[in-house]
Amino acid sequence: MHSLTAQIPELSNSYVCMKDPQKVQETLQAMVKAGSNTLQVISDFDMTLTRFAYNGKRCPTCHNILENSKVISDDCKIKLDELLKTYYPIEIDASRSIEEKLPLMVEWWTKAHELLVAQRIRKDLLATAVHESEAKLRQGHLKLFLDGFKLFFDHLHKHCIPLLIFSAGIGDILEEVIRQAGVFHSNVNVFSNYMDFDESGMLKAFKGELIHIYNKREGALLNTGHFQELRTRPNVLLMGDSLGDLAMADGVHDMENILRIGYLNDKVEERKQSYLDSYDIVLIENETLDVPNAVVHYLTGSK
Ligand SMILES: Nc1ccn([C@@H]2O[C@H](COP(=O)(O)O)[C@@H](O)[C@H]2O)c(=O)n1
Repeated sequence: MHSLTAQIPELSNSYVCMKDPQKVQETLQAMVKAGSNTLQVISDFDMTLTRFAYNGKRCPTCHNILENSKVISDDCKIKLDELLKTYYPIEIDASRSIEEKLPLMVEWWTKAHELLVAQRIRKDLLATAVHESEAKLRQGHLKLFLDGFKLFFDHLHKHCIPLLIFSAGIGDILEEVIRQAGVFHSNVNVFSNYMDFDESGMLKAFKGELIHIYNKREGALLNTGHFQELRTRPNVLLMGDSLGDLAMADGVHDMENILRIGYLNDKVEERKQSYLDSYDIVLIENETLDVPNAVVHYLTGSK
């Protein structure tokens, strides 16, 4: 443990928990030895790259950004909020199994997307909806511009490390958030739920297979081309906030090492043990990207 925190001091922060620090150290050493040209990063978006809360108030997910915006009628907002109040407690309920939650999550996403489609949302209004929203990418503890998300995205770009953002949110909104933040670099790919617009620019459906939090394995296996292109990068840094995010790397070819960093944002006591059993590093109620940034810097041999 001592030499691990000497190498990455951020891992000694009180919000960092590891079930097996020795394994974390061995994995990191193997990944450094293999070199950053064998590394790929796979990250969830909502509540992983974005903040969970700010000044005591929940931050919006991709869905919430749209739902809270002017493009949605008041009546529809009430219905979407009722869905959130019904299904989010199920999403984070530690007493239910994933098998039990899965059909209910499909129900949530399906009902919400049907309501959104009925709003006939205009594509050209999405940028304003994001601009006027309270979306917040995670910063560092110093809250400097070159801290947190900017450092994370820019550093991966500078070192030509592919970043796959794998989200059960809404791809069009997610892309707009990172574009407006100036970090939608050429090394970033996104798997998500994308909106389908008609020729007049009105939302008519969602494209392809639905991605919800518990079917990311299927989503990964549908995108074999992406992982085939990255077959020379068998070392993975995975970042998520739900147990469903662990499946995001299931499409990686001949994986050699994986380091999983998990944000535990809500229902901490009930879920802590299952996160410790599944993620190598668990960050408890922490809103920064300090640990992922420190790990990425360590893996790229940067100070
Ligand atoms: N109608 C909905 C459906 C889902 N959510 C939240 O979005 C999150 C999924 O996105 P990831 O980037 O984390 O994969 C999920 O945690 C749901 O809570 C929502 O807000 N509204």
